[in-house]
Parts: sequence; C-alpha cells; structure tokens
Amino acid sequence: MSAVSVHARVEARGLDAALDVAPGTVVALVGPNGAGKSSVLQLVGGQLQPDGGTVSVDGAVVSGPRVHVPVHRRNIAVLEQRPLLFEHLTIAENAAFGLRARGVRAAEALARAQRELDAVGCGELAGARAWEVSGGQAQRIAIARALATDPRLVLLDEPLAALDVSVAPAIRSLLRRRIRGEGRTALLVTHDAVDALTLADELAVMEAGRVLAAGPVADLLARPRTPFVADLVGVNLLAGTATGPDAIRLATGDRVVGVPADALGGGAAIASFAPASVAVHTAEPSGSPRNHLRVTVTGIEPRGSLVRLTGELSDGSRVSADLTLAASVDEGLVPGREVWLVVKAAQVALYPR
Ligand SMILES: Nc1ncnc2c1ncn2[C@@H]1O[C@H](COP(=O)(O)OP(=O)(O)OP(=O)(O)O)[C@@H](O)[C@H]1O
Repeated sequence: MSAVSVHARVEARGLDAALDVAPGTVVALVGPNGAGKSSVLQLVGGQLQPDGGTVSVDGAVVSGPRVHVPVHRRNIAVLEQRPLLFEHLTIAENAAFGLRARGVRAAEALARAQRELDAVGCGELAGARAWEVSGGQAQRIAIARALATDPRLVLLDEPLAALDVSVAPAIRSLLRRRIRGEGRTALLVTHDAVDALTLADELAVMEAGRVLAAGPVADLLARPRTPFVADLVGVNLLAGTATGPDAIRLATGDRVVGVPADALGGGAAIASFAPASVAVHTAEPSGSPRNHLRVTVTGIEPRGSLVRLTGELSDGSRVSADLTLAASVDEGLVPGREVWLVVKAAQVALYPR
C-alpha cells in the first residue's frame, strides 16, 4: 500500500497528476516553474481540493468526490520556506504547538518539544522568543515542531530556499538525518538539484501538470528521460559510492575526487560540478592528478557565447562541459568522438546521499 497516492485533477491549474509514494520514501518533486509541484503538495496537505480523482494517505481517501478530511486531521507536518513562529510564544511553546493543538497536556508537550529542540541543536533556545532567533535557527525550530507530532507524512516546500548560503548546508544535513535517515515518508518540492539528490530517495519529474517520470534518483540521473532532468539546474551530477573522505567511485569504475560538503560516511554519494569547470581533452591526460572521465560526445549545442558539449560515460550517465566555439571547432568535437573530460578536485563538491 502506498503511504501517499495522488491521482487527481485540478482544472484551473491544468493539473492531472499521478503519483504513488511508498512508505518510508522521500520523493522530490522537480520540474520547471508552473509544472504543478506546489499544487501536488497542496492537494496532499488539504489546501487544494481536486475536481476529479482522489488523494489517499495510508490507503484512506483524504480528498475526493464528497470527501475532504480537514488539514488538521491528516497528521501531516508541513515545512515551509519561511517558517512562521508565533512571536508571543517561547521557542519551546512554539515547538510544542502541534502537540498542544492535539490536546497533549502542557508538561508532556513541553518535555517532548525540549527533546526535539535538543535533536536539532536548539535546546538552549527553549526560553527565547521567536524574534530573538536567526533564520537558520527558526528553520531548525520549525523542523523540531514538525517532527514533535510524529507525523505520518512530512511535506517540505523549498525548505532551504530562503536560507543564507552559509547556513543552508547545515540545515540540509539536519533534514537528511531527520527525514531520510529516520525513514520518514516525505514529499519535497525543490528547485535545487543538490537538495533533491541528497534529501530524496526518488525523483518525480513534473511538467505541465503531469508527472512524467518517477523513480530512484540514481536511475533517473543515469538515464534522464526528460531534458529537464538531464539539465537539472545546469550542474553535472554523478552518483557513486564513497571510497574515502574525499572520493567516490562511479558505476563505471571511475574515481572522482572532490571536496566533501558534508562527511561522506562510506555509503552512496554524489559528485556535483559546473560545466564551466570541465576542460575537454582529445587524448587521455597522462600523469595528471585531476579527475578525468572518458566519454563519447553525444551533443554540441550553442549556449550564449559558448558551446555546451555533452558526453556519455560507459554506463550512460552524462557530463557537460562549456567551451568556446573556437575550441570546439579546432578540436573537431563532433558527436561520436571519444574525449576526456577533466575537472579539478577543488571544483567538485561531494555529498552523501
Ligand atoms: N493559488 C493559485 N491560484 C490559481 N492558480 C494557481 C495558483 N497557484 C498556482 N497556480 C497555477 O497552477 C499551475 C501550477 O502551479 P504550481 O505553483 O503548482 O507549480 P510549481 O511547479 O510549484 O511552480 P514553481 O516552481 O514556480 O513554484 C500554474 O499554472 C500556476 O500559475
């Protein structure tokens, strides 16, 4: 049985979505602006009612013809871009809010809230007021508040988008540990490829109101079935397994050395680097300490004043490189040609996943 099942239409939004989420799975909804990602979240959360079809949680219909289970009865926690904390309550009271709303006694709710605040590194802020905390702390507190109610489902709408780049990695790491690491079921809307790949088990790719493809992150990356996935925010993403603190091995056997953005821990990991940081060599670089990947050129297309070369590794995963038009002509880079793509370790970010 699916933990969440959406088979629903919303005519005013051009939405006709089909999505099934297995229990304990984090699914990232990705796709261009207006694709319907947030609308799917609203259907599940109960803020949007379908014109046809149903939305089910744990096998029970929560929205459908003549059914509308109110938001507060769905036992779903929602984490927004900018969490709203109540200014007149202490941080502990904020974190206990969901429990109190469910009728849990104050002492018990506050004790649980304190444990949750400790677990997100904000235990010492329990007595503070909302206006005294930073944006990053507010998001940690919102995570504590969301998880305090033991929700059967967590909905995350761009949870890192409003955060300063200096705090986002720590919150990403916290979400990875508390959501994916604890086997919770969650739906995540994000525009950020790194968030999707580090926080989610599966991707659901939306376009024009429909879910075009869904499946394990590594599968969709290795064989992108839509240009959107292939081009997910324009960075190169390669899935592999950590072989040390700063290296991963790809399915092709290639080793990629980089800078860990978070401790790798020996499991599945991804490498991310910009096409602009990739150089193209027509012969295998000898004695170079840099990462080099042998690919077959599959595409050459203009990108402003540059040319984007796309190459395929032996397992079908793709890597792009941006180069000048002159370079692409001089080197005779045409589809079918075998080349080496070279990227410095300092320009490769590694993430656990
Ligand atoms: N509150 C609303 N009322 C009416 N139409 C809406 C509303 N919100 C979104 N839409 C429309 O519904 C469609 C899907 O939008 P939605 O916000 O779900 O997409 P999205 O994939 O989340 O986009 P984005 O990435 O820009 O947030 C779009 O055509 C949008 O204009």
